[in-house]
Amino acid sequence: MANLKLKDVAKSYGDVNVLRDINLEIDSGEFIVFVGPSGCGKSTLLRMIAGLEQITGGDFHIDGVRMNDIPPSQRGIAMVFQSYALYPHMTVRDNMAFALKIAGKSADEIKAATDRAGKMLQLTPYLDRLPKALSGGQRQRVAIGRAIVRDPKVYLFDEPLSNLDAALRVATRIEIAQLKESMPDRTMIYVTHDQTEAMTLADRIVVLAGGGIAQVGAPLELYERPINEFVAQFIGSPAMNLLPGKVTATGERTQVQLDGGGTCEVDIPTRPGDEGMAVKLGVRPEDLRVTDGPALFEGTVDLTEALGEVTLLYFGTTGEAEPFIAKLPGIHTGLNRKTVRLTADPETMHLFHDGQSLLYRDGPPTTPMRWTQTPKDPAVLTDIIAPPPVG
Ligand SMILES: Nc1ncnc2c1ncn2[C@@H]1O[C@H](COP(=O)(O)OP(=O)(O)OP(=O)(O)O)[C@@H](O)[C@H]1O
Repeated sequence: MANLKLKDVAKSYGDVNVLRDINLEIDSGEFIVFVGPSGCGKSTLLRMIAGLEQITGGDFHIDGVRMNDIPPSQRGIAMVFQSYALYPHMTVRDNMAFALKIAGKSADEIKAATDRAGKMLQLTPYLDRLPKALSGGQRQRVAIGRAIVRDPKVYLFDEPLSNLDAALRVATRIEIAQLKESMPDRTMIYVTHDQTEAMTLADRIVVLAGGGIAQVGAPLELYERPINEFVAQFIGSPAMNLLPGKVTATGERTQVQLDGGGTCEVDIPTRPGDEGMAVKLGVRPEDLRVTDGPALFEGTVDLTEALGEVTLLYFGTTGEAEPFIAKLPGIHTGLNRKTVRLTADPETMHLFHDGQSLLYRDGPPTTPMRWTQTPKDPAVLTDIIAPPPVG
């Protein structure tokens, strides 16, 4: 068990401030994922937690003990790197055992720990092999095994899957998810560029941007309720479309007239006096559907990408602005150069003013999120669990 607390943590290299005002509390057993654009300081923050980088401002505690000046080896932390960093001349077992030997553990203890890690990571058949006789995915599992044998309170992962090809990434991601399930009281912090890893592994995602924390929340919370335009466009793929416009009617539902000509209603309240306010309407590509009624967007398709399960339609790819993208279920072909009208439901759309979501204007929203309300139809579930007999 280990809870972590970062209070006003900052990092600078000489005059260059990389991180500031990092305030974050991580509970025992939580799986936290750091995401953010390249160079935003994800690895630096992880390395400060590990003790591999000096913290230049603020305080970092593990279980109430200040860690700023505690050396890495005494923090109860193990770190798994992107470049597996295995010893090439040592077998899998010896690679995993190395830290335990240094720590003076007995041969029996070492055997028990490496057997256990080998079993957890399905490495038992490979314990006597050298790293060069393993696939990339197996090597990364050995690197994870090296962390497991030390039985740390906190696991840190710095983009552990980014050297693997697509299929191995998926397989190893699932193993990491299972590892988390098998060690529910171990705290894990994971840095990644990969949306799927962040969305599927995290209990909470920390979005870093511009040297600070943009938003912290459960994956679906960030997806459904991004606090600002940055998070809105960072979480979700393709990125959320943003359309400039102005408020034309206020109330529980807000009416927006878009600069591009369309109009729409959004399920976000505005106040009397907000009429005329400049806003950006946010709509996710997957929330759009074709309509022959009132549209929030009408355009000529420049490019179609049929991916099988979905089709992406691109509009305005020639201009300087980001293209507008729609993601429609199923396969659609022959749409290039056709004019398409698109709309979306009021509860799926977002409104931003000066870059900030209007949903957070009076503090964090208190109404339940849509994904928590989705009714689970017992009939459907029963069908899935026990298909009806045929005939
Ligand atoms: N030793 C250093 N001296 C000066 N600046 C540094 C040093 N190390 C890192 N930085 C800067 O700190 C910033 C954060 O780097 P960091 O590697 O933490 O970012 P990141 O979010 O992990 O990036 P990426 O996603 O590309 O791996 C970068 O702008 C980088 O140039």
